[in-house]
Amino acid sequence: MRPAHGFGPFTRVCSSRLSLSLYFNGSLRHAAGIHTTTIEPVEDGAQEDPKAAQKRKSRTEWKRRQGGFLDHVVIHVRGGKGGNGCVAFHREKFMRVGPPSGGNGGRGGDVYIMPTPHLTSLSSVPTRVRGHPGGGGQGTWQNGKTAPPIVIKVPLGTIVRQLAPDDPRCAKDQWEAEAESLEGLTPEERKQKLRERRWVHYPGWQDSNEKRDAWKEAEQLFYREERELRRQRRQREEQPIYLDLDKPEETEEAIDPNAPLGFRRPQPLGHLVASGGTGGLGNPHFLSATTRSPKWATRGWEGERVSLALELKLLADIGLVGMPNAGKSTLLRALTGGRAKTEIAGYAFTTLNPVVAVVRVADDGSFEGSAQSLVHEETWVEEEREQELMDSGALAEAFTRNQRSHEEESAEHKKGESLESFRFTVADNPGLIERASDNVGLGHSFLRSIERSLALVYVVDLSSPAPWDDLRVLRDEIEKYKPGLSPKARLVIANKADLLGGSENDDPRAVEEARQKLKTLEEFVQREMTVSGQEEEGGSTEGRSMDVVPISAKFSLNIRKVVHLMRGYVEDAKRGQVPSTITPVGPV
Ligand SMILES: Nc1nc2c(ncn2[C@@H]2O[C@H](COP(=O)(O)OP(=O)(O)OP(=O)(O)O)[C@@H](O)[C@H]2O)c(=O)[nH]1
Ligand SMILES: [Mg+2]
Repeated sequence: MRPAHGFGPFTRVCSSRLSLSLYFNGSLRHAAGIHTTTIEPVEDGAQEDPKAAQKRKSRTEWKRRQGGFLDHVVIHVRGGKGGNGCVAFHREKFMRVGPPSGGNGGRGGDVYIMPTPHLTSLSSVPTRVRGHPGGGGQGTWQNGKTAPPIVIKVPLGTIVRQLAPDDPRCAKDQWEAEAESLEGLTPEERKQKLRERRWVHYPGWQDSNEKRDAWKEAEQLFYREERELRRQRRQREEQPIYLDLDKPEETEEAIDPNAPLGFRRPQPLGHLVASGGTGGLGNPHFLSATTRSPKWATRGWEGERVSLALELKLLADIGLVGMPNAGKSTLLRALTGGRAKTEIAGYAFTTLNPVVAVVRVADDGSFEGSAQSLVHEETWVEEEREQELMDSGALAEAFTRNQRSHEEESAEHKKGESLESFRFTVADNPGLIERASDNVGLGHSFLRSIERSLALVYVVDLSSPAPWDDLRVLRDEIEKYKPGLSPKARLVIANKADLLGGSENDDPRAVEEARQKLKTLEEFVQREMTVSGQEEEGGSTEGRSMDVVPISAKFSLNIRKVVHLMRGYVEDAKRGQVPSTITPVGPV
C-alpha cells in the first residue's frame, strides 16, 4: 500500500516486503529484496492524548516567549560583605576600665567559577550569586571568621565574559547603587545615612563620637581608602574577565597519588570572579596617644560586583539545519541507532533545545544500528509500545543497554568484525523558518550552537511540494544570522524519500515523478548552492558543489552513505582543507 504522509493521520508500522522506490545513490532503483516496512493508518482510538498535545504546544509557546536558549545566561555575582568591626572594652576582676578589645570583622567570601564535566546545560546555574558574609568581630580581641568561598559550577565549554559597565544588562556597582538609594534625601540626611553604613558606635556614644577630632580624622582616612578601592575596581574593569572553560580544573595536589594518607587535598576552586569585602576594623585600631578609649569601629566593606555573560559552546562537529518537521530528530536517532534521546513528533517545533549525540563508525563504514533495519517512530508511539511491554512483563528479563552492547561487542570480537574506528558529534536543532531572524518561530539564536561546527547539513522534506524553496530559506536565514556561515554547508539530505513513489505494484508514473523531483532538487543545488572559492574561509579559487542524498530517516535507509559523507567532512575540516571540484554553473 502507498505510505501515508508523516504528518497526516497517525500511522502504524507493520513489516512487509516493499519496493520503496529508493532514489538512493542519486539514481532511482527498485529496492527489490530489501526487507522494510509499510505504513498503515491506525484505528481511530490510537491517537495522541489531546491533553499531552496541548501540554506540548504550551511548552513550545513558553519557549518562544522566553526569547532565548539556555546556552546563554547573564549572571550577577557579588562577593560576600566583610564582617563588622566590634567596639568593646576589656573587663576583668579588679580592672573596671580595661583597654579597647573589639575584634576585626572577617573577610567576605570570594566567588569562583569552575567548569565541570557533570553538567551539560546552563539551566542549573543561578542568575544571582552572593558570597557569604564574613563573621563579625567580638570582644576580647576575637576577630570574625573569614567566610567560605562559593563555587559556581558551569559545564565544560562555557565562555565567561564580564559585561562592560555601559551594557544595559550590567548590574550597578556598589557606589552607583548607594547613590540611587539616597536620591531625594537632603544633604544632611544623606551624610547621616552614609555614616550609618560605615560606622559602628558604642551604644549611646554616636553624637559625642562624631564631634571628636580623632573620629573626623578617621572618617577622612576612611573615605580616602574608599576612593582608592573604587579606583582599583575601575582599573580592573579595563581588563574584563574572559574565560574559555574548555578543560576540567585540576590541581597537582588533588591528583597526586603519592600524597600521605590523611593529607588534606586542596579542592580546586576554579577561577576567581568576585572577591569578598575586607572585614571592618575593631576599636583597638583607633587607639592613639591622645585617644585612649575609642568608642567606634568600622563596618565591613562590600564585596566586588560583576555581571557575567555565560555562553555554552556546543562542540558538535556537524550541525543539522532544517525546517520544522523535516525529520532532523529522526535522522539523529537513525545515525545513533536510536541512542540519541530526541523527541520526534508530527508538529512544528518539537525540538526546543539543541541536542548533541555521538556517531560511532567502524572501519567497514558500519555504525550503531546499521546492522538492524530499525524504524524510528514518533516518541509517543514508542512510549506507548514500551508501556505495553512493561505491562506485559516482557521487559523483566531484558538486558540493559550496557549489557546488550557488551554482549554484542564480544560477539563481534569473536567474529573478528571491526570495532569503532572513528567518532564524530552531530547536533540536532530546533526548526528554522522564514523570517526567523525577525524572531518568528523560535527565532534563530539557537544557531549559536552550530556556529563552531565543522560542517552544516541541510535536512529537507522531499515529499513537500517544493523542497528547493525550503533550501533557499534555510541558506538565507543562516546567512542573516551570521554572514559567511552558509558556505559551511556541505550536504543536502532529502528526507522522507519513502513517501514518494509507492510500492512495487504502484503506478510507474509516480516513480517517474519522484525521480524527476529529486533531479530538480539536484539541479537547484548545483545551480544556486554552489560555494565559490572566495566565500570559503581561506578559500581556493575553485567552486565546491554540495552533495545531495535522498534518505528515509524513519526507516534508516541510505543512512550509511550519510555517515560516510559526514565522516569525510569532519576529516577534511580536521585536516584543515576542503576539497574543491569545479561544478557547472548556469541554467540546467
Ligand atoms: N515517512 C517518513 N516520515 C518521517 C521521516 N522522518 C521523519 N518523519 C516524520 O516526520 C515528523 C517530524 O519528524 P521530526 O524528526 O520530529 O522532525 P524535526 O525536523 O526534528 O522537527 P522539529 O523538531 O519540529 O524541528 C514525524 O512525524 C516523523 O515520524 C521519514 O524518513 N519518513
Ligand atoms: Mg526535532
